[in-house]
Amino acid sequence: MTAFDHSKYPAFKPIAMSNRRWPDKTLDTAPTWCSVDLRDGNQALIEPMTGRQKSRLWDLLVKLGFKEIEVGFPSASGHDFDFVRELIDNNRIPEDVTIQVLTQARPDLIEKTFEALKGVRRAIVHVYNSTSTVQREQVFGLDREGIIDIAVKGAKLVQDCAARYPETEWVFEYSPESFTGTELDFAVEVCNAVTAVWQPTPERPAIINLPATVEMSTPNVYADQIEWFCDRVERRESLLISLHTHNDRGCAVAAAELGVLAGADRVEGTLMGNGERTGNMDIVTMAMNLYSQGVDPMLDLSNMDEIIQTCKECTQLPLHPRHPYAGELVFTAFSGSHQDAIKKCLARRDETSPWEVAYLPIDPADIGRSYEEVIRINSQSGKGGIAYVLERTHGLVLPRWLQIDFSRAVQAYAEASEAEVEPDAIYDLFEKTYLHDQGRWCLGDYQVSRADGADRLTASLNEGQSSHTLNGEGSGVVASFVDAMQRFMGRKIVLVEYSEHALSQSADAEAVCYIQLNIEGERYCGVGRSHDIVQASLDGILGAINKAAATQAIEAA
Ligand SMILES: CC(=O)SCCNC(=O)CCNC(=O)[C@H](O)C(C)(C)COP(=O)(O)OP(=O)(O)OC[C@H]1O[C@@H](n2cnc3c(N)ncnc32)[C@H](O)[C@@H]1OP(=O)(O)O
Ligand SMILES: CC(C)C(=O)C(=O)O
Ligand SMILES: [Mg+2]
Repeated sequence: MTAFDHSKYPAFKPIAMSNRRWPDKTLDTAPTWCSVDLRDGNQALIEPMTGRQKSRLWDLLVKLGFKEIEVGFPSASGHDFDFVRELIDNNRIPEDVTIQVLTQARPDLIEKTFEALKGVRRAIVHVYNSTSTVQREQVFGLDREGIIDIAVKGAKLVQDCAARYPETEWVFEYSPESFTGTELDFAVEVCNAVTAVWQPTPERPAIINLPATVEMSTPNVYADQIEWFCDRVERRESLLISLHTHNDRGCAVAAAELGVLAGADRVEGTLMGNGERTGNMDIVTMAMNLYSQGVDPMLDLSNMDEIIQTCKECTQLPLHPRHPYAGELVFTAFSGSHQDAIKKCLARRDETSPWEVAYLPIDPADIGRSYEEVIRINSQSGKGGIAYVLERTHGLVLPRWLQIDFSRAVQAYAEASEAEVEPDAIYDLFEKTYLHDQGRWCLGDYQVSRADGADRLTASLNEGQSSHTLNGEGSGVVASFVDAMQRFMGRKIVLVEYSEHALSQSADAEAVCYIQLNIEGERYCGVGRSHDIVQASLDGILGAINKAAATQAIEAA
């Protein structure tokens, strides 16, 4: 047996329940959010936030629309105490925002907590004690009665202290900490004992917060625990059931979502999921999940970069590039087939219709992200993505056959460089491949005349120091030039594809012309760009011919 011995870990027991109702529900409204960034998030940091950082994060939380914010554990440290005072004394709490503070169920800490809150208009006092089997037996050395006694004494003292400050509108919150490791009947019993003290009413409800202090099971089991609890707890109509999940198994958001289906009214969490160990439930992700399903998340997350920047500066923690919704790479496709699908969906998109773009669960623009970052190019990319970048950055709308031709050049470049190919590098490669091609021949002066329904072209063609005179005729300048080159080279040239567009709307707009020729059974592409469309066409044709000349042995006829 190796040290990697799974038999060391007993499986979490499922909840004996039949007729569970939550699986048939859907999430159609946002819960009441409570940010615990300034408390749970803060207590997990290598360096707890300074007053200035807390203040900055507070301003952001208010701006995003949080109405309940846990601002600290004022009996724990001078910093936390002072921050609460700073908010109250400087009138920094908007009318519609309620601050929340945490305390253990210990008399001195509760007294100090109320001291910190003196003069506040409205506040949530959040008191907790651990109720789980492990904590009872190993940390507190108490039986169930002993744990209920701590909770009830704490609840009474909270109530007594509140009575000393009648000018404040008090809301009480109780957490049976480590709820998910607590026998459910006991969790109900201890919460009933607390609310028997507080006597909440539907008009003045108490908050019962049911934490997955450590995530111990699959999220469906957490939902079962919440539904089981809600069905049995006394005074349910006078309680707001709150969730507080942690992310030890990576499912904190899923657990909170299922917990809301199971009957919870409120969710505590942090921005980007900072918090103890693997973090708290990430409110940004859960709120954006609601948003992506057409539900108003009741938070304004439209300036995601500001949220990221502020969180980084306050927590000193980086954001993973693949963090849901917020990470630097989450709206970026490198792989060819994804790029192709995104490009096609975006091109067909009608702004008035619901969002339906393959591989993009939401419109990046909704959270201040630009379309530039949606498609990025490396050796895994394909023609669709490359064309998308050229169109967005330089206005070049490459026809499909040219996309195929050019993607070979980009692929070779990407493989050689073993790195991402930036948009400017793609454009440089395009110019080098088609526009600044130092080919064998270059076009000098030309004249076109029309007589008897046919166009005739005379041109001079430079080759090094020498010059040739060309003559051709056909229907239009393009056909006449192809004819002239055919006669000059003694090769069969067929114009296979022709496409053109203006590069901008301005009066002196440049035109770009894309050409594909078949020369002796082989296809060659060329591009011309000029203020004059005829010049652009002739340059495009000559570009394709020069490509043929580079690969086929051609002598002037
Ligand atoms: C899951 C959570 O996130 S809970 C919140 C956790 N957050 C924090 O702990 C951050 C802030 N805490 C602190 O700064 C400190 O712990 C303080 C100031 C609150 C208390 O500090 P201290 O009294 O020095 O020590 P400590 O926290 O170790 O106290 C443990 C004692 O409190 C008891 N205790 C712990 N939690 C609780 C509680 N919720 N209610 C009542 N008693 C409690 C323990 O049984 C232990 O008792 P003992 O001294 O008789 O053995
Ligand atoms: C204090 C409680 C709610 C907590 O943070 C937890 O249990 O995770
Ligand atoms: Mg917590």
